[in-house]
Amino acid sequence: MATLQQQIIEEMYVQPTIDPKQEIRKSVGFLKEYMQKHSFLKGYVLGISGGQDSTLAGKLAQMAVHELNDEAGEKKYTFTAIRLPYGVQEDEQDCQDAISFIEADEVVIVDIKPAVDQSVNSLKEAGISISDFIKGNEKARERMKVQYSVAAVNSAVVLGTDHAAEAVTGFYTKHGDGGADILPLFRLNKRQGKQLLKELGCPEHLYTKMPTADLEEDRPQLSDEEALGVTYEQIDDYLENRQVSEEAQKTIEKHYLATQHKRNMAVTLFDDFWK
Ligand SMILES: NC(=O)c1ccc[n+]([C@@H]2O[C@H](COP(=O)([O-])OP(=O)(O)OC[C@H]3O[C@@H](n4cnc5c(N)ncnc54)[C@H](O)[C@@H]3O)[C@@H](O)[C@H]2O)c1
Ligand SMILES: Nc1ncnc2c1ncn2[C@@H]1O[C@H](COP(=O)(O)O)[C@@H](O)[C@H]1O
Ligand SMILES: O=P(O)(O)OP(=O)(O)O
Ligand SMILES: [Mg+2]
Repeated sequence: MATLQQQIIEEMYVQPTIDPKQEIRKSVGFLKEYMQKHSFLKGYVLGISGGQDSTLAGKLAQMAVHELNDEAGEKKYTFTAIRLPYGVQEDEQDCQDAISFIEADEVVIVDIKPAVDQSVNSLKEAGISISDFIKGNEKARERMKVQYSVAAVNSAVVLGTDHAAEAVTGFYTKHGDGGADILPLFRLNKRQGKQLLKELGCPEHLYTKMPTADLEEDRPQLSDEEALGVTYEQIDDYLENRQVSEEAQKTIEKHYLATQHKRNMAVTLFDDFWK
């Protein structure tokens, strides 16, 4: 009988070691093939936050689009980088550095603050006051909504940056950053994503920076690791089938079990994963 750790590794498709060059080709090939299989599609869109994961997914998508256009001999496809600050973003320079590294075809900027603040006010008028934490999830859902609007206008699809180390802990907003069409990083853990960025010549500060969702105003720049109570080193080790401390294992598995609903379609009478 496989242990829960082994079952999770299988579900997340994580390999204990990777060849970064090969993994880059796998993701780029996947993104190209998906475009070619759907003749009405003209590109990809992705929110660029200045963090590791969107830098990597954006670069891979832009590479796929370049190769497709070169092969077609015309500018048929576009990658659109979307800046989605809530007002002014503290690490805006990193976002600009990421966009320069990606060499994005097109950049769209949408400030999500007016829409999120209006939503908070409308709820308040209806007698519902939301916490700073819930408002944080509204920011992630507003970003999802904007990306779908841009995608619809561009005949494009929305990329997501979910990877194995986020997927295992369910560390994303349901129907927020968890809402996407294509996940080119799924199967990689956090340190493997860094390996790919290094191979691609990414500026070091973009893949060594502290991962944050930065959704909460009461706790700005809260690190994922503090929020999760476990480090990415520990999550990555766990996903590579290494032994981690009993405490880390318990924390990871607790997050995994509590977030099963996020990795499944909406629950029906015929589902039993939750029982
Ligand atoms: N770094 C990142 O990638 C990132 C990004 C965004 C959010 N986050 C973090 O992710 C977390 C998101 O918060 P959350 O998970 O509380 O909010 P969420 O909105 O993602 O999920 C909670 C919602 O899921 C539904 N739900 C909960 N349990 C369920 C169950 N057993 N069955 C069916 N549906 C169920 C309910 O509608 C509930 O309101 C936060 O910790 C946030 O900081 C991380
Ligand atoms: N501020 C942001 N601008 C654009 N896109 C963003 C921003 N914050 C988050 N995103 C998108 O959401 C995913 C998930 O971010 P986490 O840091 O993992 O929460 C990110 O990759 C961007 O695509
Ligand atoms: O998703 P991103 O790009 O914001 O990366 P990180 O999760 O490291 O903040
Ligand atoms: Mg981030």
